[in-house]
Amino acid sequence: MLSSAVRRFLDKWKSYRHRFVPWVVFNLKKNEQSLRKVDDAKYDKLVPDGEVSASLLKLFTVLHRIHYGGKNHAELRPPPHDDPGLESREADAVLRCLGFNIHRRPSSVPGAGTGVFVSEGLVLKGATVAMYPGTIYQPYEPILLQSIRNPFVFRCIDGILVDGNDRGISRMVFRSCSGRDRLGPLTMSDTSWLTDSPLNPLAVGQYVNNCSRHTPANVCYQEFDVPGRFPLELHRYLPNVNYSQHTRGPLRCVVLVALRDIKAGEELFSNYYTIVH
Ligand SMILES: C[S@@+](CC[C@H](N)C(=O)[O-])C[C@H]1O[C@@H](n2cnc3c(N)ncnc32)[C@H](O)[C@@H]1O
Repeated sequence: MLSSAVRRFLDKWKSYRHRFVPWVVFNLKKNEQSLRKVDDAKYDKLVPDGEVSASLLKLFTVLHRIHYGGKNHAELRPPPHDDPGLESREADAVLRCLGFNIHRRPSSVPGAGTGVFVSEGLVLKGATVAMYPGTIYQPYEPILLQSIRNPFVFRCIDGILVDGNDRGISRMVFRSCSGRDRLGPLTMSDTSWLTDSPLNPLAVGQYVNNCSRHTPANVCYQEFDVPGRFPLELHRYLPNVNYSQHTRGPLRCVVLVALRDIKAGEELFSNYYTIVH
């Protein structure tokens, strides 16, 4: 028979629908005050999918114009990285398109490693600020090897996992799945998030750190399934790929949405826990 303490733990565990499993296990007690609580899975989304889709579409169209002159016949070649003006043209275009830029740098929280900061402009409440890149695993798919000592495995509200680690075996898996899933000459996902200069500048959401009492959350995670009408030539900027090529249905992505206006210089903080009652 289960003791009541074990039963209480299991009940509590079942209500954790989101986020980073190892972190939740080791830091639950410390962070209980900063939990995000949602009454039902259907209330988890802050902004409608249509808004997320429109915002990504706008950004990817701008990037496609810079990288490929907007040509619809997609080339296999990635844009030239030896072009000295490319980075500043990208940054200017993203600032004009979204009103902000984000970058990775050492976190303002001692010992927290790298974090993500708004480097220019202003992020408005409800804006799509970042994307969580990585390989998508259905709840029944094996991830054991890739998840050992891996703090980047994100758990979606429906049990789908996203492995956003840019090193080791996770990196190899992403590259291999991305190379596999081409549609003729079209690349269906972006591998440049594995480098220091991602072509899609939003694809750094895996480096956003957890909030605390002193640094409250200013962004939250939101699942986004890529709609069938999303232009094929723009899939090249999606930083996610299915682990299995037999996965049916839309590609799962995860975006981070601003909970309030966020000014240049501020670090992004999310909530690694969400309880769904
Ligand atoms: C998804 S990663 C975030 C990126 C991480 N900062 C890095 O540089 O790799 C999650 C890990 O970041 C660290 N982390 C996140 N939030 C933190 C916080 N508020 N304080 C200390 N460490 C934190 C923990 O090591 C956690 O396992």
